[in-house]
Amino acid sequence: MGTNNENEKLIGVIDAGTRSVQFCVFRTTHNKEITKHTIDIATAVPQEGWSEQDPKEILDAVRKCMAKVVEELGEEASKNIVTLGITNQRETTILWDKTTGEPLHNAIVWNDIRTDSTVDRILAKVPDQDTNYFKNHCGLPVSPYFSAFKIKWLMHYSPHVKNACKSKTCLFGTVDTWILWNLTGGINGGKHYTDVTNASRTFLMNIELLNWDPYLLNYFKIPEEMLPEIKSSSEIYGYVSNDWPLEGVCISGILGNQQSSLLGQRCLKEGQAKNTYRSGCFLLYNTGNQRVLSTHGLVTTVAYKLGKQPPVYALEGSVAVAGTAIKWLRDNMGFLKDVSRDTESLAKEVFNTGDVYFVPAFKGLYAPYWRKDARGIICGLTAFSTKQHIIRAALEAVCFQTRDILEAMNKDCGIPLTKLRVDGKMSQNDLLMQLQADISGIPVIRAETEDITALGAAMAAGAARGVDIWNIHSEESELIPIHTFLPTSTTNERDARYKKWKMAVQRSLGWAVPKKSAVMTEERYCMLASLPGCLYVIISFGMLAISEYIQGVGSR
Ligand SMILES: Nc1ncnc2c1ncn2[C@@H]1O[C@H](COP(=O)(O)OP(=O)(O)O)[C@@H](O)[C@H]1O
Ligand SMILES: O=P(O)(O)OC[C@H](O)CO
Repeated sequence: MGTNNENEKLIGVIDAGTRSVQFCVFRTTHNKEITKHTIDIATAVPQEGWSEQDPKEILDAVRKCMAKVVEELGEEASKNIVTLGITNQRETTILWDKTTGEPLHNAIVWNDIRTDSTVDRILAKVPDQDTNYFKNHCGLPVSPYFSAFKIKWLMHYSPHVKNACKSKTCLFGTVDTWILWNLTGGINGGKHYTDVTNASRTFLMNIELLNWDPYLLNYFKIPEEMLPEIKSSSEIYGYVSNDWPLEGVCISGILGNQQSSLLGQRCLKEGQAKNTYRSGCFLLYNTGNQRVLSTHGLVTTVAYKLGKQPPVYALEGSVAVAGTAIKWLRDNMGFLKDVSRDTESLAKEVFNTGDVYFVPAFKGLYAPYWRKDARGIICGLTAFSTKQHIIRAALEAVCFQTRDILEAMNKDCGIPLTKLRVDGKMSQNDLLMQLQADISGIPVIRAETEDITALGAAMAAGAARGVDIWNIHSEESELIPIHTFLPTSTTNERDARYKKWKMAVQRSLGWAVPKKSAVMTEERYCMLASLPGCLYVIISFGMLAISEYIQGVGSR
């Protein structure tokens, strides 16, 4: 590895995703990284529907990845890294104490649904229980997905957070902020900033003014002093402190990972869109400087803001479960051994799904339905159905969910999308991409550069004022190698199948009824949080047994 030109300027990117953290190094104006190191991050599931990560493990992985890349590049070449970018899983919520630097709780991950009952309580108070009630303020529907609900939960249920709030030492951050604060000095003057793209996912930022919205802060009773300052996506935020590798290098680009891949895909013009297929699936459509407030279940979000230039907005369709369904078929059903090696070959052993439909609403459905009461179903099974049919149906589910979003986008924007740019690990599956073209009826254009997400943050970091080593709008930086998948189905065929998908979705709705035990679960957590491990397990099981007994009696 190493670089050919020892004086060439390089950009490092910390890409902190849900599954892993990686540090990638890019040459300026080149689309391919020259080296990277990746470390997986553990996710704990303390209870059904919950999802937590250790903020210190994330930091530790960042440190190790940076150190490894510096070691591989060699000291001389590493000096060519002139700036750093950060891109991250969004909405994931971390609270820590600014005097000790210690997290006050595990990070609550974006797809955690513990705040279901908090959401219900909020909805019960708004006219017609309208999930879009706050959309004019923040562009988002009421959903456990967004950070404000997670902050609220922590402020209510974590004794450590409560105390830190009382003593005004509690800080909030999404993963970008947590990394930046630590990288720039932590308790010794760390920068407590976030960028507009991450802030736009908290439910607390005013989507027009790009500041913390006083009405929402008051509604959630979240004090502004615990929130980071909102910055653009491309400016110098600070410098790496002396206890990290690459000491003294500036940090000049921050973007949530879906916005970062929009930039990496060069969707810089109004009307361009990309879809990223990973654990979840996220379709972003550039709406230029205009904020389009969706009336069809999409989210209004900031796509990017380059320094002092006006913000660029996007409409987003988020799908909670994409690759996760394949992992579930591997881990829980034992249908396959290796996700990347077996999925495509097994799905290709059958010519179609045999009329099987799989709605993987494991934690409800996100866009465009926003139904947290939906649960997963596999329907249309016959004695003829095999695991191959079900695997293929899981792939098709991703394509149908994408079509749901495309239909909503076409309605909101008025001009149908004529092609779809795609990326993400799951997009390496050729069959999935062909099914996507066939189900949506438009060409699917896959970026053959693996780390498109990190590339976006490299571009933002390199373009920052004072760094000035990447011209985002230059023709030279347009050349991403691509592979195109063209639709082979007729309109009638795809519409008939899509109709069936909609029937399957209908059957998945309303399955999860609010349980008394859901509220008990939160309280049980609060009470048990301070107990030693073994006592926790014994009491936990005891309470579970009692609550199940009570439910059993109730349902007789
Ligand atoms: N060839 C493949 N076919 C189908 N799904 C795949 C394939 N390769 C990876 N996946 C799925 O894609 C996801 C991997 O995404 P990854 O980029 O590691 O990101 P994330 O941080 O979102 O987990 C996993 O859920 C995995 O099941
Ligand atoms: O799971 P990731 O890392 O693809 O990212 C998740 C999204 O940012 C959630 O909004």
